[in-house]
Amino acid sequence: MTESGNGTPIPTVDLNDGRPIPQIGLGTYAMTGDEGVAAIDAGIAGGYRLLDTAVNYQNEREVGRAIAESPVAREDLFVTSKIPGRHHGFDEAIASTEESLARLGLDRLDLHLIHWPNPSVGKYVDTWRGLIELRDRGLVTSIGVSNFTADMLTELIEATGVTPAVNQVELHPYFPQTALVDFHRSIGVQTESWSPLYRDGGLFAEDPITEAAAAHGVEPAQVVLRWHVEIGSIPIPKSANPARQRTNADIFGFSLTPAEVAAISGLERGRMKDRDPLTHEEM
Ligand SMILES: NC(=O)C1=CN([C@@H]2O[C@H](COP(=O)(O)OP(=O)(O)OC[C@H]3O[C@@H](n4cnc5c(N)ncnc54)[C@H](OP(=O)(O)O)[C@@H]3O)[C@@H](O)[C@H]2O)C=CC1
Ligand SMILES: O=C(O)C(=O)[C@@H](O)[C@H](O)C(=O)CO
Repeated sequence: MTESGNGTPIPTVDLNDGRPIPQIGLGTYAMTGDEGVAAIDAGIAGGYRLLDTAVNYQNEREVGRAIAESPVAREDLFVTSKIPGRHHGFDEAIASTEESLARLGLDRLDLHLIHWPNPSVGKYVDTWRGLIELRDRGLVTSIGVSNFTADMLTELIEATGVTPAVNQVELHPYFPQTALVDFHRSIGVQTESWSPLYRDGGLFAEDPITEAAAAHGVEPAQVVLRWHVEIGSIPIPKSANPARQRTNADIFGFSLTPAEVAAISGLERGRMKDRDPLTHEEM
C-alpha cells in the first residue's frame, strides 16, 4: 500500500495472476517533453505508483526518465504500456515490446496491453500469443487487453487458455459498461477505466455528483473516481496539475452509498463519439 499526496493510502487488488495492482493510476496521454516528465515526476511524488502509457502516446521515453529520476524504487512502481495496431502479430508484438522496454529503460513491464483489437486486421489472437510468450520470457509480468468486447475476450480464452489480467476500456458515469464489468468479474478480469473523468467534459456539474460531493465534503472529481472504485474498476485519470493529481488520488478515505453509486450510474447516455472497438481502429 502506498500513500497519496494527501497521505491517504492507495490500496492494491490482486490480478488473476496473483500480482497486486494499485487501485488508481496516472494516465499519461499527451504528457510529452520536459513538461511531461515534470507532470509524471509530480504524479509519483504525489503517490501514484501505477503509470499508464502506450507506444502511441509517444512518451515512453518521458515515462522512463521520470522513473529513472524518481526516489521511488522501481519495484514499487507499476508500469503499463500498450502494443499499437500496426504491431499486431506474434513476432511483431515481441519486437514492439522490446522497443518499448528500450525506450522506457526498463528490463520488464508490469502490465502490457493490446491497445485496440482492430478486428478488421484479424491478428489480435496472434498478438495475444505474443504477449503470452513475452510473459513466459519474463519481459512482461502481467498481460492484458484494452477495448476488447466480451466476445473478443471469450475468443482469446478459447484459443489460448490464458485469460487477460486486465481489460482497459472507456468507462465513466456516462458510459458505465455495467454488463461488461459484470462479465469481467465473472471470468476474473480486472476492469480499468480510461477517460474516467470523461476528459472533464461536464460530468462535474451533474446533480448526483455535486450532491455526493457536498454530502462527503470532497470534490466532484473525487466522487467520480470513488464511483469507479465502488463498481470494481481501476480509474487511470490524467492530470498534469500536481494539486489535481493529489486530489484525484485521495479517494480512499470515504465511500459512496449504494444509492449514490446507482444515481451516478444512472447518468448513462453512451460512449464517446466514434470509440466503438467494433468499428474504431487505431494503428
Ligand atoms: N486504452 C485506451 O484506448 C485509452 C486509454 N486512455 C488512458 O486513460 C487516461 C485518462 O483518460 P483521458 O482521456 O486522459 O481523460 P480523463 O478522463 O482522465 O480526463 C483528463 C482531463 O481532465 C482534467 N482533470 C483531471 N483531473 C481533474 C480534476 N480533479 N478537476 C478538473 N479537471 C481535471 C485534465 O486536465 P489537467 O491535466 O489540467 O488536470 C484533463 O484535461 C489517459 O491519459 C490514458 O492513459 C485514454 C483514452 C483511451
Ligand atoms: O489515449 C489512448 O489510449 C487512445 O487510444 C487515444 O487514441 C484515444 O482513443 C483518443 O481519443 C485520442 O484522442
